Amino acid sequence: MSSGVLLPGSTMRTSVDSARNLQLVRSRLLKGTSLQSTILGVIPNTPDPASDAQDLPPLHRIGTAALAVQVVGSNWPKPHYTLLITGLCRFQIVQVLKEKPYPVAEVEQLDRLEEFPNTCKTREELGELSEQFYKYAVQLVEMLDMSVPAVAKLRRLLDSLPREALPDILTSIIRTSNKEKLQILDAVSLEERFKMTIPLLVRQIEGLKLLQKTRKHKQDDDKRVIAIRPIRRITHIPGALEDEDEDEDHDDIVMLEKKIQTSSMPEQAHKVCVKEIKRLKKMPQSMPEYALTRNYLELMVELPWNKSTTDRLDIRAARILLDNDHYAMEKLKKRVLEYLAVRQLKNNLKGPILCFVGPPGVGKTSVGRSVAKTLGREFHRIALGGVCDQSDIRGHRRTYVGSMPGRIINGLKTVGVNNPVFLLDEVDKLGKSLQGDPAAALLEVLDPEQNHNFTDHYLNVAFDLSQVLFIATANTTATIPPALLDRMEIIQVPGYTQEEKIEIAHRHLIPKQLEQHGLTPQQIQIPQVTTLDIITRYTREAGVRSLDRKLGAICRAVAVKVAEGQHKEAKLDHSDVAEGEGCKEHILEDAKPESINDTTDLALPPEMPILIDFHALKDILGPPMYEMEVIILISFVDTHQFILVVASWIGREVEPGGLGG
Ligand SMILES: Nc1ncnc2c1ncn2[C@@H]1O[C@H](COP(=O)(O)OP(=O)(O)OP(=O)(O)O)[C@@H](O)[C@H]1O
Repeated sequence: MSSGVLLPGSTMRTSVDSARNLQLVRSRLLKGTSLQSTILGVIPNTPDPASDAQDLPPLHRIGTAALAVQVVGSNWPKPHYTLLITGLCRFQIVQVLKEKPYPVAEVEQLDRLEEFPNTCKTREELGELSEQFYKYAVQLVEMLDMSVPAVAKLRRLLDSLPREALPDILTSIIRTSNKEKLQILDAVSLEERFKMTIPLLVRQIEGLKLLQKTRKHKQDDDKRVIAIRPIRRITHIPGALEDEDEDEDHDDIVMLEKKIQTSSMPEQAHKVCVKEIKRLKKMPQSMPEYALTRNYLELMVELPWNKSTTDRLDIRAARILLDNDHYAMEKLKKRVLEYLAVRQLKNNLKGPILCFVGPPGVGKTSVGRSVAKTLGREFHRIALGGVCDQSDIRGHRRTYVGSMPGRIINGLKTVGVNNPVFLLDEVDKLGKSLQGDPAAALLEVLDPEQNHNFTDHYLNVAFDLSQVLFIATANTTATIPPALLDRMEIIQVPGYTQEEKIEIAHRHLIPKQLEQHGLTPQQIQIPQVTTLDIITRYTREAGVRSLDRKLGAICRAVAVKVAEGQHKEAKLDHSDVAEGEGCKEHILEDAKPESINDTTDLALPPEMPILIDFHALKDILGPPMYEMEVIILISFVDTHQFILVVASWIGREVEPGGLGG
């Protein structure tokens, strides 16, 4: 046999696949009446690649006579037999009788187990050796787990078997190399065999001792960690940080589980959460998926599945509120009131989605906010400008690294109710990319027939959006995808006339700016004519956003002067400017103590409003836009003299270097 060494008293499984051995098995083992009728000679050999497979390889001098206990044949991957063989005793080859079809040899039995061989020096000496061997053998077996039946049986065998059989049996059981086994096989003298196997037993015992020692250390360490934990919790020593984190995490998970149980989420979502929390509990915290699952569950319990505000819809109140908040925009306000009236009568939301289309700053967003206010609903603005990935709307799948829910679900989480007013701002600026068409995702959101079952990829369960009131805004309908346009009712919001802008400024923008800057109407006076100056000379827009910004800049400048307490109260009239007299003492010039005295002498009220006139405007906002236009015109004319004339007319210095430009 080419692998392993069979020793007397032991059993091993060996595979037979050489032509010679196959022949032997077929003609002797499989044809005989019983397996026991054939005694095999098992001789270890190391295959020699140089020798011809046809020739009998050089045989080891000593072998083991054996009985086949079981023979199993198979044709895959090639024909072979697997024999279960038990070693009986040693033999040595006297003479090979024939080699084919299988080798037959004349052998001499070497082990005579019934009596001590003559080779031993004295019976006593062997008795001592065998006693020593027996002690080591017992020590070794008792170090093993006696609850294992095979170990218990081995322990019994140590007492019941003749001592002479033990070296072979134990050598085949303990961890030994084939070379060591071969040496034991060759040790025909019993004394030699005892002497050779004792070191093997000792080695095994030492190995086991070492193993047990390391195991014990580990167990002690574990026990110490368990013992230390409660102490750490009480004393709060710095090293306890990690453990406390773990405990806190555990508490959080328990809290999360409670929240899931008490949450009013739909059954399907509840099932998913229960499944996920079970997974979370089994997961080690170091796993990246742990944080992902936890974030997911936290979002699930936070979402307003069933939480909503009660609508308080009163058309008359709505009209007053809209009128109070917005000047002009009659058409838009009328349509919004109609929409709200229908909602009041019909009490459902399956109406059209309103889309306000108009230039920037005409109050589209602000009307949306007013609608939410009239209904007593939460308001949330979703800016869609530049969105070109559909996962912005519908979220990423959780398998995606850094996955997040989409803007709709995020918005719901922010407002904390399921019936807010969502303002989809700038639907005309939606983009398209390889990551999908966000407009297509919006279609599902806006379709009243589908949106009660809206599934965000991150949540992976349906959320009912049917209670959400969507209002869209756009600057133009030209770039709104047709399918989306089809789902919305377009309401045009035109730009304002100058008169409307003046009214808006005085009714809404100036009071708002004053409030924002902590000013009172007593501290600043902006005549309508100045507002007209701002509109005509400083802004060029259909809406009022720029006008609002300029008013903000004026309020900031006045706030500084008021805070410094340096303003000089003096009433200046726009008519002065118009007449070209200018103002001798500019209101925003540095204050001179005497001028304050002058004021007192004039018996003016101690708090005079700072008047914003054209000159004050120039100081705060810089030159009006038309001045710049004149300069551009001049650059075409390219007359040096003309530039100087115009520059002096508008009261500005001319930089020599700037003339060419
Ligand atoms: N008719 C109005 N009455 C009162 N305030 C107005 C009116 N129109 C616009 N405003 C004010 O102008 C500012 C800008 O308006 P808003 O942001 O609503 O413009 P918008 O049309 O939504 O612009 P965009 O298209 O750039 O989003 C807001 O402060 C708003 O209150």
